[in-house]
Amino acid sequence: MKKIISAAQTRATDSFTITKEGISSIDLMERASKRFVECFLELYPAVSSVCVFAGTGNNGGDGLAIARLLQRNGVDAQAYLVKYADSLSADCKSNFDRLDNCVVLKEGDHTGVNCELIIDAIFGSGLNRPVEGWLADLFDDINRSDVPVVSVDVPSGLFADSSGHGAVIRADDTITFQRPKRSFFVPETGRFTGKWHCVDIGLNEAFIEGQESDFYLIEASDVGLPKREKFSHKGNFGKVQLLAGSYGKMGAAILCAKAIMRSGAGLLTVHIPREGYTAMQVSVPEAMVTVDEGGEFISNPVVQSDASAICIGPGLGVNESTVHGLLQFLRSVEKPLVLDADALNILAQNPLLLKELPSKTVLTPHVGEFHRLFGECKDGFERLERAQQAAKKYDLVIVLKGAHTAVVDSERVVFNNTGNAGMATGGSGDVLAGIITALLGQGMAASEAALSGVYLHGLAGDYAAKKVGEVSLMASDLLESLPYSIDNVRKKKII
Ligand SMILES: NC(=O)C1=CN([C@@H]2O[C@H](COP(=O)(O)OP(=O)(O)OC[C@H]3O[C@@H](n4cnc5c(N)ncnc54)[C@H](O)[C@@H]3O)[C@@H](O)[C@H]2O)[C@@H](O)CC1
Ligand SMILES: Nc1ncnc2c1ncn2[C@@H]1O[C@H](COP(=O)(O)OP(=O)(O)O)[C@@H](O)[C@H]1O
Ligand SMILES: [K+]
Repeated sequence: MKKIISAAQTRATDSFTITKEGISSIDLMERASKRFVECFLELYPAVSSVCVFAGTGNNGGDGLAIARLLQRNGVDAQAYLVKYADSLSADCKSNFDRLDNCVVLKEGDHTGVNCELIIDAIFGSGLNRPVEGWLADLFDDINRSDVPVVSVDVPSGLFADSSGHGAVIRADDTITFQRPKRSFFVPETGRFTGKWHCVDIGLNEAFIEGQESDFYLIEASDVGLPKREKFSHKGNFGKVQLLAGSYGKMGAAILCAKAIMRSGAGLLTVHIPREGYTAMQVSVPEAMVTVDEGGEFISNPVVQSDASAICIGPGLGVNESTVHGLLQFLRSVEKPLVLDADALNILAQNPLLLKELPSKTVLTPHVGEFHRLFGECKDGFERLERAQQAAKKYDLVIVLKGAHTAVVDSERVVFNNTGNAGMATGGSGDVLAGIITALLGQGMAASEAALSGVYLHGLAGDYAAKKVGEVSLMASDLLESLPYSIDNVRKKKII
């Protein structure tokens, strides 16, 4: 797990590395620029001409060094110094002096972009006010050019730690140094980075990990999976209960049930409305079924006394009898629990129940469900703050779903970086709820099950997207890729 630090902490890390490791800041800049170029040439191996827009700070210094290094690699790299300040930072000046033919752009100057790709090194993590005026016009020109834009460290104009911004470069790729920045994980700001890639520039890792921060990034090595011993039997892998489905939404229950079985659960019993019986038995013969007295909706959910984990919610509906039954159920349950979809909507209508939930209950809301539960938030940063408060107050694990799902518990916020936009499709969330419940049922702690589940689910999505593409990806494809995702993580073979 890697700590995500603020811009100020990054500056402190730069200074610490410079002092502790006896490397000069200009050499550190050169190293960062080299790492950028290596990553860049892997992404765009065939590129022959680029325009580099460099500012007058250290981000600009990187840009000018990058232009020089690309020229050495045979790329026709034309640098433009965007002179928003009269003087250049010392390291920017050194790199300016080392470069021939750098065009200086000032207010009022125009440039027609005539290259295959733009590198944006105008502002980095030193941005201290929103970008406006002639710089905003320049950003607009860059954003409207029809060539790819690759940003250095941060898309220019984007703050590393907060959401208010002026003009911002809209990058196709961002090659960022040492750690992704906090704003990359939040929808309002993360949309500017395109795909981000993090390169190691050799900043002092121990210093970074020693900084105060609640934010982390999950890595493959953090994913825990229960061991399958040679003489193990199904009783060793948990008894999971799933309460799900209603007329017209049995698919959610089936997807979730399949995900539970695919994630290693020993035994699964699903509790569903009577009319879903045949569909469930035919689709998931591995699962045992108990039928509710309600034909189209669950009205009498009963806790399975020997269950090791329970999931309730996928496709449940919000019929009055279901609401009544669920409230009774939640008041009596004392098991490791995952609440998803309509269970969250019902909970939102009855918020007093939040403090009666078993400790470490896992809630898996998407943004809409989160707002219903805990109130509207002005942006993703406020949402994370609210999630942290709720996780602490009610002792919950909140899986706030999105492009970078955040697993929030009373101690930290852990972001996920697997998955893709192909997963924005009905049923993906049901699969996630199933994976987390299966891991919980096999004895994993709630936060660990949530983290591992989110990572494996996203990785399954990435494998599925390679096979069928993001557009065609359906939730069933996640179920087909899940075995490879689990197996590769187990064998430490992430591809
Ligand atoms: N040793 C280091 O410090 C390293 C820094 N690196 C690079 O340095 C960058 C940070 O450099 P800096 O701290 O110089 O910051 P920037 O290069 O982002 O520039 C900040 C400068 O822009 C001005 N400014 C900020 N917002 C403005 C606005 N809206 N309009 C006009 N002017 C504005 C500031 O007053 C300051 O002079 C990182 O993003 C990274 O690219 C890398 O070279 C790695 C090593
Ligand atoms: N743009 C995206 N990038 C990565 N993952 C995504 C994206 N959009 C959605 N997902 C993932 O897909 C799942 C969608 O869940 P949810 O909205 O509950 O869907 P449903 O209710 O249809 O099952 C979540 O795990 C979410 O993180
Ligand atoms: K930049």
